Amino acid sequence: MGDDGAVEFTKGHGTGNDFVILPDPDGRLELTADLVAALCDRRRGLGADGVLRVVRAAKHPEGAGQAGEAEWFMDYWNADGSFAEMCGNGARVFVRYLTETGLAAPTGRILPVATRAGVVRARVGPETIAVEMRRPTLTGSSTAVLDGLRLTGTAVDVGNPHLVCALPAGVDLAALDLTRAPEYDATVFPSGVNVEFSTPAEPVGDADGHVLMRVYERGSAETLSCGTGACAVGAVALRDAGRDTGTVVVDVPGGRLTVTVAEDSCWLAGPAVLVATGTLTAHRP
Ligand SMILES: N[C@@H](CCC[C@H](N)C(=O)O)C(=O)O
Repeated sequence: MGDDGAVEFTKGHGTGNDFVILPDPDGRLELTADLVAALCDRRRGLGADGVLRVVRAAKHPEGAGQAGEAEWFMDYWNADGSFAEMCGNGARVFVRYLTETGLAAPTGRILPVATRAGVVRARVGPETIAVEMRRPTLTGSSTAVLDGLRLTGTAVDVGNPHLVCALPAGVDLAALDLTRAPEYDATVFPSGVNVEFSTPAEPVGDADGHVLMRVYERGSAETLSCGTGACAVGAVALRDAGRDTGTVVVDVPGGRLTVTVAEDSCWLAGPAVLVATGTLTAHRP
């Protein structure tokens, strides 16, 4: 935020999962749920799946404890103004912003970022940014109902909650109507859940798996991509193949993500792009 109160923004995306990025190094911006929802409105605002506030970890109450490990805190908000613990594509776009603007330079090509789900580490390439997050934990099974179709899925914790529903034979992923939220079991997911729908695809390269995925995100509705969702889908695909670790290519409507599940972590890789910069003229809701 400038001394005159003007708020600058950058718009960016990772495989079509798009974000309004608000630089606020010293944590002076009064970001509210209403302002986030107004910015993310695709008719009356800038339009986005979420907001990434770029704030020094030391200057944010939820980042201060991580300030010794990471200079910057990713303050992520969903499009409806709710918070989420983690956003995989957001982290990749956040790092693109830090490096393009010169706010941070990777040391030995690795850049740590503080998030509500702890510190993640990014590896920066010219097109691809890979981020190392926690290893997904498969916590049990639950069900979702979409358009009268009851699907059994696997609950996965990637820092934020996911329900991965592999589609039964004969159900076409592309034909699912995701204009309305799937129903889920609120006793299993009291804080809501991101629901992924997946189907296997032809082998690609030397990857251990290849799946197609669509997602209905908590707080943002259907998006073109979800990084943590891809990690959840990758972990379930590996489990179903009898593997504990490996690499899964996850194709989403917005492009291709590569998920590598290791013993203790999970790497999410894909493109991250900044597309525009400007100044908010009506930022008071
Ligand atoms: N699109 C994100 C996930 C954003 C948060 C999610 N909607 C939630 O509420 O948990 C990603 O790339 O991981």
